[in-house]
Amino acid sequence: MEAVREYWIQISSAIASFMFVWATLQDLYPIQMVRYQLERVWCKVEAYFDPYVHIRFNEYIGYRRSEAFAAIETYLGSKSISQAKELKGHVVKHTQNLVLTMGEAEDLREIFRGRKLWWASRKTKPEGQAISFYPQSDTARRYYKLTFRKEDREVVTGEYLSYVLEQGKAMQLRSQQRRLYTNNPSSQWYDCKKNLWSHVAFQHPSTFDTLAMDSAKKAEIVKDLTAFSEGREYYERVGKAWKRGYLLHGPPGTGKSTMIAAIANFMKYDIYDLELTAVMDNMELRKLLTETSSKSIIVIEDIDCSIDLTGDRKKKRSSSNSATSAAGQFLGLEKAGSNDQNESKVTLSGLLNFIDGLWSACGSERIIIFTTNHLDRLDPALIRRGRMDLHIEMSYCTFEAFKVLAKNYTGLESHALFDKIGRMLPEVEMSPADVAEQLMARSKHVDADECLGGLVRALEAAKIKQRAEKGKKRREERPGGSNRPLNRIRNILGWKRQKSSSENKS
Ligand SMILES: Nc1ncnc2c1ncn2[C@@H]1O[C@H](COP(=O)(O)OP(=O)(O)OP(=O)(O)O)[C@@H](O)[C@H]1O
Repeated sequence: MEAVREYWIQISSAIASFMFVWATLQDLYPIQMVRYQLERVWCKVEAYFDPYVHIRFNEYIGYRRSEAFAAIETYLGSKSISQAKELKGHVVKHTQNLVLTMGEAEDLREIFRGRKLWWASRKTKPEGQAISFYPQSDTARRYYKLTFRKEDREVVTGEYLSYVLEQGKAMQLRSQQRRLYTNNPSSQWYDCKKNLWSHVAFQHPSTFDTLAMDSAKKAEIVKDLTAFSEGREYYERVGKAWKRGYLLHGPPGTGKSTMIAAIANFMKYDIYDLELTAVMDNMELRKLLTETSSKSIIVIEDIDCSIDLTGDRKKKRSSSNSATSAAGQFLGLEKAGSNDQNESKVTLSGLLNFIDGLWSACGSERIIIFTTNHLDRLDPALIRRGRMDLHIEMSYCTFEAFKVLAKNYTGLESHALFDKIGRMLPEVEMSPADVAEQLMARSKHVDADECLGGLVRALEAAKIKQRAEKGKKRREERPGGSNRPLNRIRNILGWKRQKSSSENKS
């Protein structure tokens, strides 16, 4: 009996000592801490023996949806069509495109350059939520886990992941509604907490098929665009930033804006319509540039009206002796605000940096387009080949362009008046916009004869007007001009003589 009592006393004192040590340990090391340390050690041991590497891509970083996750989701969606048992589908806003993504407990195997990789789509359990039979709460976060062998680490992190992100983003662009951006005046960035760019959905029906211009020129542009979009390796090899510059020039209404829309639709790019007069200085221009996305077109319309090229040239000349300002110009560090005026101070050098300075290389696959109605007003430095790689002249309406417009607006591919129009067009400067205006009459239920007859009359009227204007200009350009009374009389007589002889001829 005594022995049993002794035994119980020993057990009780052992338990008491254990409880005391346990309580002291808990004070020093809370139980969560101990568990955490044990888990860390376990992870290290496991990682040491595990032949695989795992990379996890969470859906959210803080409260922001991760761009990488979205691109991977799109990429895996396209791959999982043939492998996954469960897929999720949704239709993209404003488009009829159906996008499929991988289900939430799916696995997918992929082979890249002979290496095996495994993707898993999973959801985390919401913190502190008990396991229940109810659908998971919205706080559960999705993630993708990529698993590969340790020896493939370099290929996967170096090549494979950038390939996946690039492919995913390209697929997103193809399925997404594209956007037309415009820059907000800088005063609004801070005052109204606005972004640098505002956007609307870009929906323009123009394509290269509906664009009225010489077919050889069109084919050349399409070829150039295709080579550009497939030129990633080429640009890497020659060490050039992956971008291209187009200069569209020609009289008003010849289709420069229409061409930009056709390019955007062909390439499936977003458009950034940059209003230079709303940009305060070169610094802001650079900020705007860095906020544009890849696979986009940056447009500056009427470039000759947007920047004071003459003032800039003067400024450049005065600062050309300073070594620091020259280096600053090259690096885009020149501070346009250094002169005393307060209006928009974007300078030619700022613009040149925008096109091909160091900052222009951030982001890739970008097309920069300038348009102008006055090619002769542009500084040669701005449009030299290499900066503006392709100069595209948009001309007055030719017969070939007319046939495209006739098909677009009237559905006609031939008509008795086509020959007459074909003979008249080379003699008259009429823009495709004016020709289109005449052909629009067809939409008002005017018949084809009347519609094309209207165009013929408009061409005749334009021919007479242009001839009169040319005659007037010629007279004004003669020595002495038309101001001196004798010259004026001579001009009138000369004109009458010309007129009567041309009438006799006709
Ligand atoms: N080459 C063309 N092909 C098809 N449509 C054209 C063409 N040129 C003009 N148009 C028609 O005329 C309208 C005006 O053309 P657009 O705005 O593209 O000309 P623009 O050269 O950009 O003019 P501006 O220099 O005045 O801005 C377009 O909406 C389009 O319908």
